Amino acid sequence: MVLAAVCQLTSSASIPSNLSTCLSLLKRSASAGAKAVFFPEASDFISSGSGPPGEEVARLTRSKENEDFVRGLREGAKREGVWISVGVHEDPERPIQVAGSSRGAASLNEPVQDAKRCFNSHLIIDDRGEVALKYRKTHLFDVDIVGGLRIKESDTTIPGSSLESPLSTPIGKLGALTCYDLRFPEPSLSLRRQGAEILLYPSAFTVRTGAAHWAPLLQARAIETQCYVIASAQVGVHNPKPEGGPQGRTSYGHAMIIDPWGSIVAQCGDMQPYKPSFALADIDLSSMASLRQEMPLWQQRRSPQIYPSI
Ligand SMILES: O=C(O)CNC(=O)[C@H](CS)NC(=O)CCC(=O)C(=O)O
Repeated sequence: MVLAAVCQLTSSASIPSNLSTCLSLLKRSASAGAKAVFFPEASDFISSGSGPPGEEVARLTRSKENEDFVRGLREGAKREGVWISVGVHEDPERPIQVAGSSRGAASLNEPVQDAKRCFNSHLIIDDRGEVALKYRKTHLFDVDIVGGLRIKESDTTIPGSSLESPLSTPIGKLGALTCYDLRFPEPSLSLRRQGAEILLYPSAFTVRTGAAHWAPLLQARAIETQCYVIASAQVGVHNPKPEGGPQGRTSYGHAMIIDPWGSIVAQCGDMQPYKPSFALADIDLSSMASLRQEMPLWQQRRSPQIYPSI
């Protein structure tokens, strides 16, 4: 059994302050015994929405502070001797370098010409501080709900074009996805078929969709893949506006770890005012192996005879 820590925090447009929040959570969760620590999507920053659309995201993505953010977490992983998963904005023209030549790293390390947009990237950093995996979010959050939510992530973000095969770590084989990917069962089934034991969904869910869909979707992914699911989350108001001004962007929180039976085995709190927090759970791969034997979903699939295999 190995302990994992799932984190919940409120990133703002200040990258240095987000880094110090993450490093403090890292230190506290490592002293509590965590061997791997999971930070949410866009831990580096959530833009304030000021200025011309997209300009702030483009600028912060390419800033020196943003390079320092990844470097700071790499140093932290090494110092504490733990693995880290974290979501960041990646500059396509100066891609974050993945160590090692296997795992399709060569093409992910090549620059892509685009002076405006970013990749929404999920990094897994090993306990020596190397970037061992980089997954670029493939499903972008483009929605226009009548009378409510209107977000077009693809205005600022280039979609990734591949899944990364699961990565062996001391807590298990990690399958990397991000946030809105949760709504699509196909990538989780594909990663499970490739050997994943733990699916990761670093997220920044909206409050309305989170209240209705977050926990049921995470539990469904855990139950149908018979994997652990670790879902770190942004929470609360990201860049509070002065009294009376328009409300800034807000996230749902409820960071959690779900076991392969679908039980929520750790969850960050929902008490306000929100403070950065983490919750711990044991990852028990031997019980997971028994469950997979007792209920052998992967031998019982009727693909490709009556539906396509994934
Ligand atoms: O770009 C950033 O700064 C951080 N990225 C996000 O917050 C992304 C894209 S806007 N959020 C989601 O995918 C929410 C999905 C969601 O809420 C749902 O599926 O219901």
